[in-house]
Amino acid sequence: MSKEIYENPDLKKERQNCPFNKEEITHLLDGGKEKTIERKQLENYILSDEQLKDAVPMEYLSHADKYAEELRKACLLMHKLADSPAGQVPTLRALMGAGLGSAVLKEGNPLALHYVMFIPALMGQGTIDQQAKWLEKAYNLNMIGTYAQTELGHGTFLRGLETRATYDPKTQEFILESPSLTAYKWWPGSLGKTANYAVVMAQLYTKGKCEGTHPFMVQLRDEETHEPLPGIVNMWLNPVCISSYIHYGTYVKPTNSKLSYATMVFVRVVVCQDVTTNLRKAVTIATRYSCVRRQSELKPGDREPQVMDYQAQQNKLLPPLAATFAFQLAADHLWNLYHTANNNIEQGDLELLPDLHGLSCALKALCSSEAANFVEVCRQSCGGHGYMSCSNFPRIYGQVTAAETYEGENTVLWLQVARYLVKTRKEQSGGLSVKYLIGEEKGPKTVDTTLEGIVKLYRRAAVGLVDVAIAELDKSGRKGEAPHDAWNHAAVYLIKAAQAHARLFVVESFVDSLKEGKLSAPVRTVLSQLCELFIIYWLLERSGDFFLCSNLTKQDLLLLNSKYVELLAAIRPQAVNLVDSFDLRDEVLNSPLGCWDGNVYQRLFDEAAKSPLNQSNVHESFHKYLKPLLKSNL
Ligand SMILES: CCCCC/C=C\C/C=C\C/C=C\C/C=C\C/C=C\CC/C=C/C(=O)SCCNC(=O)CCNC(=O)[C@H](O)C(C)(C)COP(=O)(O)OP(=O)(O)OC[C@H]1O[C@@H](n2cnc3c(N)ncnc32)[C@H](O)[C@@H]1OP(=O)(O)O
Ligand SMILES: Cc1cc2nc3c(=O)[nH]c(=O)nc-3n(C[C@H](O)[C@H](O)[C@H](O)COP(=O)(O)OP(=O)(O)OC[C@H]3O[C@@H](n4cnc5c(N)ncnc54)[C@H](O)[C@@H]3O)c2cc1C
Repeated sequence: MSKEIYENPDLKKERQNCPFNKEEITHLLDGGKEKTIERKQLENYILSDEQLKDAVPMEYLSHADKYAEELRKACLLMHKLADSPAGQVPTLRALMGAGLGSAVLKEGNPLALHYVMFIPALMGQGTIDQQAKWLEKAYNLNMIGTYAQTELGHGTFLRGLETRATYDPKTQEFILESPSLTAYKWWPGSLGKTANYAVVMAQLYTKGKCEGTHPFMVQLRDEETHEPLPGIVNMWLNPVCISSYIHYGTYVKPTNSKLSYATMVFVRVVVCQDVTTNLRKAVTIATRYSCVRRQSELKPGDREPQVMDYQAQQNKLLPPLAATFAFQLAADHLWNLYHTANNNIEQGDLELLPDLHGLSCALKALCSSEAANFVEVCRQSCGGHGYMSCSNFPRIYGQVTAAETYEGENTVLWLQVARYLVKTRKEQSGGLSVKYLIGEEKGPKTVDTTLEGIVKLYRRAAVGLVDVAIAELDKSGRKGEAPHDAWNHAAVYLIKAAQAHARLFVVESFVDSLKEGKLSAPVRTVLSQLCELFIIYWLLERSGDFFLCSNLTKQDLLLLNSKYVELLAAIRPQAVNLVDSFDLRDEVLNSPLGCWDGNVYQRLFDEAAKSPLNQSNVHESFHKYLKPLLKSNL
């Protein structure tokens, strides 16, 4: 007899009479029906493999055992890659990120850097000959690489990196050395125990002159024994300069000194998608749990309500729910820009590189910081159970907050965006973003609180805050301050301008996607409600920016507040159906709070029972420590 599938009655009720086709949203997020089919096939292919399941929860293993277990599974995944139903690159993309990858490798993928940075560095910066030599070896996993740029003393300031690569024209070799403790490469993933090669960023010295940071291929470990090569600490290795700037002993300047930064742009672009996947997981867990959890008393004498029925809970969870769509659509736009710019760069056309740099910094900083804040709100919305390790919130939060630092610490990236905006605004030149800066809203600054009217407010804030920052820079300049001091003294304004520009890009992406998208009426309705909720939410959160740059009044704000709470109530009935549309399997959510069937309490209990401490009534430490204390009559 088929086993009755349990479904929490509250969740079951939430799912009744869904007014839109959930699969239509699933296909939208996957990039089409075929992509959804491919993703589900790949998930079944990977998640059905018993060898990829954890015998015990990872949190109960030692550090070394965690590493060994993750490496075992990562290597098994690579063996499965060849037979993957989705093909190599889509499978790798799925296995390297926060979705399917983290369902199997919960503590991290020891091979991630090989695919996320090492191979992209070879593809983006190696010469044809170098690619012929290294790419096949890397693709065939006959070598494991990482990307070693950050040092103990420097991560942000690349011009301050201390690792030196000195070219010896006699031997036609590069001598790599770490001249000081602070020059030690620190942080590169896989560098400690896994990688046997690395792309090492070092200051190139030739004929006594420093030519700045360049990438070098360096072998770290013996390919047979995996022992570090001799002198690995004070590297005197046989590195190869990736990219051909030394021709017959003479340094040839690259067409563009910024190309060596290209790898970082790629990762910043994919990070936007990755933090959005993590945010989708957190929102799904918190939303389902908030419809299962009943607590307190809303109406005197009534049954305890679902906590999702508190407006305060809706205010916590519906903006992040809306953000998952906003960030996904913006990340899709950025991904398309990346491909266009990259194809142009391969033809020698670098015109879009500043736009790509500006927007990738903006979106990476915005999505990672907003996702980190929203994930913490989701965690808090689940009360005590949200604090448990098994809720998966601690791991998700650790992953999204890491993204605020790696691939460019967010503040540094905001200032890069500001540098790009100030330059673009002053020169009235540049590409993509210029439409925001030049196409500024003309005419009276009266406010209308329609969707179009609100988008115009975002444009006014984006342009207006750049102008405020420029005015600050000019004021400092008139006082005789040097440009670098003026820049530092305007940092607060510059960062606000950068953030307003990033928000405008996300808002425009969301609105434009709804205009362009071929959506059914019910899906368009619910996504439009989410879009309006989100852009009003951000406006209310940043109302100072809008007061500064438009004729927004207190009356307008009160009206927008009313609209906001109306939208909370309108979207609330569809919250579970919307997160169901993400189609995140329980194994990917990896949380008893967020499981599809809502059987939360039994799953929490089962998880707690897995703890080694719960394998006996009295732990041995009682006899060693507690009992003597109890007898000691202190
Ligand atoms: C092979 C198949 C692949 C399959 C799939 C693989 C992957 C994808 C799929 C899934 C992956 C999913 C998720 C990934 C998840 C996580 C990622 C994994 C691991 C993360 C590991 C982390 C790695 C790292 O952190 S690496 C180290 C990163 N470090 C940094 O980013 C340093 C940040 N600092 C800087 O960038 C510098 O401070 C600076 C910005 C360069 C400033 O330095 P400075 O010299 O002072 O420059 P400026 O004077 O300010 O500017 C000079 C000039 O240059 C321009 N510029 C600066 N940077 C760039 C750039 N990056 N691109 C272009 N142009 C740049 C700048 O605008 C200025 O120009 P101007 O003079 O014209 O104004
Ligand atoms: C999980 C993780 C994985 C990583 N993986 C890798 C890897 O695989 N390979 C690799 O090479 N690196 C890696 N990194 C290192 C990472 O790239 C650096 O930590 C990052 O670039 C920040 O640099 P930093 O640590 O020097 O911070 P710092 O720049 O020292 O930041 C400290 C403070 O100084 C501020 N600051 C610095 N410069 C400025 C400025 N110009 N203006 C204003 N404020 C400033 C920052 O905003 C910050 O508040 C990883 C880091 C993490 C957390």
